[in-house]
Amino acid sequence: MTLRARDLEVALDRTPVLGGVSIDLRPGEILGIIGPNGAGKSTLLRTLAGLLAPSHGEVLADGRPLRRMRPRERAAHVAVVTQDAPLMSGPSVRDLVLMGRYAHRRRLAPPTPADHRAVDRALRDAGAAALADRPVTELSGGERQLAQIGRALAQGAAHLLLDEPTSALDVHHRLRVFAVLRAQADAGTGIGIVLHDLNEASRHCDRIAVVHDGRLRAAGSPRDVLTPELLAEVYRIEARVLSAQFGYPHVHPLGIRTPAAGRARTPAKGTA
Ligand SMILES: Nc1ncnc2c1ncn2[C@@H]1O[C@H](COP(=O)(O)OP(=O)(O)OP(=O)(O)O)[C@@H](O)[C@H]1O
Repeated sequence: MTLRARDLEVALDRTPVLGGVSIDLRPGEILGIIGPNGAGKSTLLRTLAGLLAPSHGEVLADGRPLRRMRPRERAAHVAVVTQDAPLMSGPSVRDLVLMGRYAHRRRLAPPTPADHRAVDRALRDAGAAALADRPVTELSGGERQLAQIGRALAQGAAHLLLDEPTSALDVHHRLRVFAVLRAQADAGTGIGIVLHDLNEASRHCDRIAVVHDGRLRAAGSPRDVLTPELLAEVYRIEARVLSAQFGYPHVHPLGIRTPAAGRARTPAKGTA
């Protein structure tokens, strides 16, 4: 099942934010979405998830417009972790993860043993098992991310869309989350993930889509996309890309390019 975005145009408060974006999220792949601040990555992810309505174009899941599906049906196609998921006071992490089972449950019916098993597995996979009985409002930023990832995993949707899901995580939990995402992809899930860390994208993603000024600037393998030329154009940095010793293109930023000179300027030691 492919999630297919066709010629998307999206405006927020009447401001055009995305234009002419077409991209497929294929089963079994991890697609990284990168680009500078304000480029439109979150807007693209939210549109792919059916949370935002494009003013032109459409998102098709299994060949059918996602926006026309009922919430329960959409939830079987797409699970999403946004950056600003609201937290209700009261529920525990286990309750939050159980919400991910919405699409599988009959209305008002109590959770089944299968729901509880799925919740336990999702808590474990997300590295959130020890948090299960904690109120979500008392969690640290990283713990909240783990809980939200658990909720999305419990949903068991065909596509998983995540917006900077590891931004507050330590290196252990980052590696763990990427290992779980890889296992999910190997089982056939299509995974789209917004990332700022170019080396994380390079190492863990099969393809990378580069969003720049509301347009899809490039999409392809990390090797094809993460070139010094493209990084210079999109991020206005000078970078070296090393491959041999890492097994994936490793981006080493050297400095920023100043508009006037177009040359790298390495910040002096001791400055931010
Ligand atoms: N409600 C809104 N009304 C108008 N413009 C908005 C609104 N929300 C976001 N934008 C603008 O849309 C553009 C794209 O925002 P988006 O959050 O998709 O960027 P992003 O690539 O995810 O950025 P970041 O890396 O900083 O999270 C930005 O210029 C942002 O200022």
